[in-house]
Amino acid sequence: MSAESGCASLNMEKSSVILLDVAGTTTSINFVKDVLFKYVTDNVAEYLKEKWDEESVKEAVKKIKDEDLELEAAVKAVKEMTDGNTSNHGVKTIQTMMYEKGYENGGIKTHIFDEVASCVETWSKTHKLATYSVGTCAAQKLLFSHTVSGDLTSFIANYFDQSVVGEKTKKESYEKIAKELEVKCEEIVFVSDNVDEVKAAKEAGLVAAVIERDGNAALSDEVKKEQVVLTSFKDLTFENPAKRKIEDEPAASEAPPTKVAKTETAEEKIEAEQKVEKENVEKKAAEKKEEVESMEVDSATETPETKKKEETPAATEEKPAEAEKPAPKKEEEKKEKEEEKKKVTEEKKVETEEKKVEKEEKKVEKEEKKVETEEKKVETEEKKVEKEEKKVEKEEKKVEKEEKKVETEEKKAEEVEVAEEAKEEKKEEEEKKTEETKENGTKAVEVEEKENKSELANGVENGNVAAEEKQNGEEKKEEEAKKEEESEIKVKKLEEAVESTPVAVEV
Ligand SMILES: CSCCC(=O)C(=O)COP(=O)(O)O
Repeated sequence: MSAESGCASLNMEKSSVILLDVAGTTTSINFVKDVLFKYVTDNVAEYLKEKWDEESVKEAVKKIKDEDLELEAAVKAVKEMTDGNTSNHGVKTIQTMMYEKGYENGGIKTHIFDEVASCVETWSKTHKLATYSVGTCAAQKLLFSHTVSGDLTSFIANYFDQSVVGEKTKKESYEKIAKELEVKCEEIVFVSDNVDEVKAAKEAGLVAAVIERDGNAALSDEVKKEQVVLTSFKDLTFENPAKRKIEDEPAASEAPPTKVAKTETAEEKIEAEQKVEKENVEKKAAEKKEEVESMEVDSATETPETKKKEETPAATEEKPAEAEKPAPKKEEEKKEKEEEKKKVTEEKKVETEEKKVEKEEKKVEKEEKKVETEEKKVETEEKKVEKEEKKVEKEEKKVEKEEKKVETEEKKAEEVEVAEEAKEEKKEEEEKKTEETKENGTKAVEVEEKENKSELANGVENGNVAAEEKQNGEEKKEEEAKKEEESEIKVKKLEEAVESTPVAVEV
């Protein structure tokens, strides 16, 4: 106890339970703020974004303000309430979920004050240990299973948080804890850095002390005068702790933390003495056994009784020791106690192993669920992409069809144009022909007149020229008739082509 303490020392005669606050008592406040809370504020945006659709996250978010929050609003609330260390159950739950990730993947190790691990281990042999924090029970378990001195959870029997028993500054909360642990309030020794919590605990009848730790706000002189102030767990000494039931003992001794300092306590001394006594009893029993055996060998006749003894060596081993009772009764009792303790320890060991397996199974289950969710996500994405591709394909086909339609229409329009041109050509051709026929007729008359005139004047020679010209005119006529016929065929063909086209086209 602190020399500064102006108060009477703690009455721990009746103590059977030690209840500890966490931040500022077992663990530095700076660790909580600079490591745990910082981890939350740094990663909450990403964490909530990733887990937004998970039921547990949805539930926790709903508890923040008793309403559905948008992602951004939830991130903001968690950041603000973590920075301000607000005791909001929704936020505390999200913090816990995040701590799990931080401890497992981020390699976070809990700071604990130097003597905490060894004291907790020692106390757990004579007392039931429990912790009480604003942080959730799950967060406390995580915190104590990853300390710089190893896993301390095997020394802690119970965890309490505000969602379970109420506010830490209310006396009723401590009464509830006592009820829960089935002990009287005065059997509980409570240690906290928070004076209001200590006052509330004392009001409920607990034995309580304030602890001063590095990183905590300084205590006022008034507090130092009024309260028992500790500076280390070592200040608490339990000379005559109330006897705990053996079945209450946690499986602590089987898994001591790696860095726990070994100091020989009164308990350990008693244990060592008991061990020596046990060895003496065993030695004496072995001597007696030997004596009985030698007596049996000396016996000349084999009676049914001696035969029975040989057949049941276990029975013979115990019989002489029991029959003659060579060791004092006290020693026998101690031996029995030892045996019982061993048995309980074994049972606890099995229990711890089972819990470990259960934890592993849960972990595997969680991982499987994660993988399943991921697979579903990928599947959904693939389906989406497939749908998009189909849509694009459909669009492309549509465009292709449209292009073909336009092409066909253009072709038809072109054909109609050609037909029109041919028609026009034919018309021109006909007009030309009519003109030429006219011209040729006039020319023939002129030639005839000329012939008649020159027949007289020029005789046979001139007559030959006229005949030649006539022949030329006839040949030309024939040629034109042929051309006309060809043109007609061409026009007819084009008209037929236009008529056979199924789609009506407006030109
Ligand atoms: C034990 S969980 C991490 C610490 C935490 O969240 C907290 O609020 C600590 O409060 P305490 O009541 O232990 O001072």
